[in-house]
Amino acid sequence: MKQDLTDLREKLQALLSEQHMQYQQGKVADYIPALAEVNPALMGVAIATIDGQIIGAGQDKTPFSIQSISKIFGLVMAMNRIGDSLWQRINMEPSGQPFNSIIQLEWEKGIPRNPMINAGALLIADVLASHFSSSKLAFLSFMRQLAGSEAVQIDRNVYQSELAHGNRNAALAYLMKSFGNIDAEIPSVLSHYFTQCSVTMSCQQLARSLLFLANKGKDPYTNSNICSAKDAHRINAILSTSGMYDQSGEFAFSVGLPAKSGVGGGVIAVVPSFGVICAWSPPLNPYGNSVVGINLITDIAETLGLSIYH
Ligand SMILES: NC(=O)CC[C@H](N)C(=O)O
Repeated sequence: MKQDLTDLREKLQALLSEQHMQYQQGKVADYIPALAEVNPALMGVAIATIDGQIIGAGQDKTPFSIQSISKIFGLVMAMNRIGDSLWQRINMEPSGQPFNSIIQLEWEKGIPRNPMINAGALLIADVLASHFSSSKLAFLSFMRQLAGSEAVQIDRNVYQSELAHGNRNAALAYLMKSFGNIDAEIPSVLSHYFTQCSVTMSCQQLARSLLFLANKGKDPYTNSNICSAKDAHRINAILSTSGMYDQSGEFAFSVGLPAKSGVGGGVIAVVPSFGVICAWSPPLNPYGNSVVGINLITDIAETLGLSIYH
């Protein structure tokens, strides 16, 4: 699907204006205190297409904390590194629980339901910390490669804040270790996880960096294979069923795109064979998903008829 996106820029601007006051319906995450310092009224949106176009509106070039959107990139690195053996340690089922829930993890003997909840992302962080000599540097350079920019940074303030308020994530990691499903020492697992959550990127950078998921695993800018076509399919499937946590069913029902949110207020949605949408607005709904981010992606998907279930 090749189309001229010039008209779309105005449409994005109009959709953003409609959302102008809607951020007040949500609440900025404050369980990580550094995230509460962000201006709640900021918002941006960008669409990157696999034919190399990027358009955006609002604060689409302002970096924000990618938080759980980083779980996608960690998963790609782990799949590439250890292959299908990964799926003996982690499942691919929706959890139906909040993103940081611990209750299911004990029933299910330390095997996380999927890589998009915190337990799953900590398991992935263990794989990376155990298989890379410096997993944090490897993660950052992967992000820079995908974004096509050395400007991608880690926000030290957010990192320290997560570390200082990371008791629940520590509990998840220790519980998995008690079941023998974590190899590395817990502090290095947490340090990797908080580092990847603390990466800051803009809507434009995030949309571009995920194009490989819309393009059968291949980065259209460099033509390099970021993952296999089979793994791109699998990741899109996991995003469809688990990317929006316990709102994933509703999101599939109303929007119909593989998607992922983060508590920094970012939401990305993959449109296979077309491109990637990224919307950002910090205030969250009770599921931990950006209120305006979801509204914008819903409107764009409807306007352009992008659902994968058509
Ligand atoms: N949903 C999220 O974005 C959660 C990520 C956050 N760093 C946490 O561990 O709680």
